[in-house]
Amino acid sequence: MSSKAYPIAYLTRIEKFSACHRLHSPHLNDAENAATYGKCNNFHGHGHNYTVEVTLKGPINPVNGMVMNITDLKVAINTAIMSTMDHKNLDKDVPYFKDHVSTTENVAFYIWQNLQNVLENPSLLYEVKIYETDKNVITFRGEVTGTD
Ligand SMILES: Nc1nc2c(c(=O)[nH]1)N=C([C@H](O)[C@H](O)COP(=O)(O)OP(=O)(O)OP(=O)(O)O)CN2
Ligand SMILES: [Zn+2]
Repeated sequence: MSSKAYPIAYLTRIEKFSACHRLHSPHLNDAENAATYGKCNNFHGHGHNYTVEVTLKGPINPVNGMVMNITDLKVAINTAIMSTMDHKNLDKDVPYFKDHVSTTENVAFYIWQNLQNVLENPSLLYEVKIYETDKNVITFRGEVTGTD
């Protein structure tokens, strides 16, 4: 019996979207929210130009030479990210953020879940990285800890 080794590659697609939000937790009272989130708890909210990097990891298909066709990845990203979040108020327009604080950590996790739902082969998804600003960067790789 012979086994074949397929080279593994990482494929990254980068998109940008703009959205506004306010950091406010339903689990905290007004004073606790103000103390926790400071200016980001301002009632009127604020906006970001987010940059998101979606990375797939997988074998290079020996027939078509691809981990995944970027044309299809574009469609998945458009469905999972752009159509739901670009030029939106995250807290008001995206149902997930009605009961999850719209921190960039939660945005990364939300994007991960959305991509898993739309990718034909979700096991290829390796990393979601979001630049909320030039200085603030969140990475999620599907890792979880604990049971509760
Ligand atoms: N762990 C997290 N902390 C904070 C988040 C977050 O998503 N996760 N978000 C915010 C605010 O919403 C806001 O995005 C931070 O803005 P700001 O402090 O203005 O951004 P910079 O760090 O780039 O600005 P500087 O003024 O240059 O420090 C807060 N915390
Ligand atoms: Zn913010």
